[in-house]
Amino acid sequence: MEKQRNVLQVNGLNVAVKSAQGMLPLVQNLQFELKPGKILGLVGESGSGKTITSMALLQLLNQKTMNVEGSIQLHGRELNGLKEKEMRGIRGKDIGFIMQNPMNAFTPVYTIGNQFVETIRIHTKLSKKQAIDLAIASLEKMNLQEPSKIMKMYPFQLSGGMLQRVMIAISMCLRPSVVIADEPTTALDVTTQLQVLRELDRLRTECGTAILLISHDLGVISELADEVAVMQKGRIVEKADVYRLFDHPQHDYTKKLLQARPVLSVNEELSKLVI
Ligand SMILES: Nc1ncnc2c1ncn2[C@@H]1O[C@H](COP(=O)(O)OP(=O)(O)OP(=O)(O)O)[C@@H](O)[C@H]1O
Repeated sequence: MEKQRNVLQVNGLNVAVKSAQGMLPLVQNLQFELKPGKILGLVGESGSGKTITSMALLQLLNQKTMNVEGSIQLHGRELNGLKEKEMRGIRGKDIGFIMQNPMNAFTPVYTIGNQFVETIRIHTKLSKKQAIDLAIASLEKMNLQEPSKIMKMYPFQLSGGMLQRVMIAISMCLRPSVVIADEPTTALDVTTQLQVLRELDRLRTECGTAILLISHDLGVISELADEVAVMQKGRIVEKADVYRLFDHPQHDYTKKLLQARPVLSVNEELSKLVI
């Protein structure tokens, strides 16, 4: 019963990379699920396997050098082993993703409008005019002023924060059932961070999107996540409801992570300023 309600169900996920010493495990035996309208926070120190996990879910790892085993079910449909052509239909439409560095997500030689409209039209039967209208409406929802002007601009003409919001607008406009957000605020200045996080929160509430939020900022995780999974050396060592995890961490590694965090995170400080 509970399983049916999960948007994404991951079981026994293993990722290994080819090396001179043979296959080297990067991620081992992961099991987690994403529920509609809920945020699962994925935390862990640098190199613990968070990005590899998100890339494995999106089937974006290089198949020649990496081996992905296990089950990744989206609404009960197995993604692991799907052909690239089928995955292309799923990425962006059913699973949106927001990457660490927004500049890398755009092609420098095309305008924002071009890239936005093309993404919409690849996945829908909308006319060009309808796609432009949808793109503009989505940019407006991200609190971006003068969206028609932004559509005509090139990526380098926008600040990192604006580009990040454009990327979120693109990833959310087709109302995907899952969004994978890998350090969505890392590249942003403090003022834009909270705005972007609020938008993510608003959109999951409005669209019922299930979100995997990867962040090293425990302040961000404590504010947004419903559940938290802690990764260490490629394994999930603890997974719990956000309150339980922060108040009663069980695993020594989780305790260390919590002890190492600054007393006030950037976002908590910012919340105070905003109030
Ligand atoms: N293409 C690759 N080939 C070989 N090893 C890789 C590759 N990409 C990542 N790794 C290794 O996999 C491990 C997990 O990396 P990953 O990027 O997932 O960590 P992370 O938790 O996302 O770290 P960060 O918080 O710094 O982004 C690391 O040991 C990393 O060196």
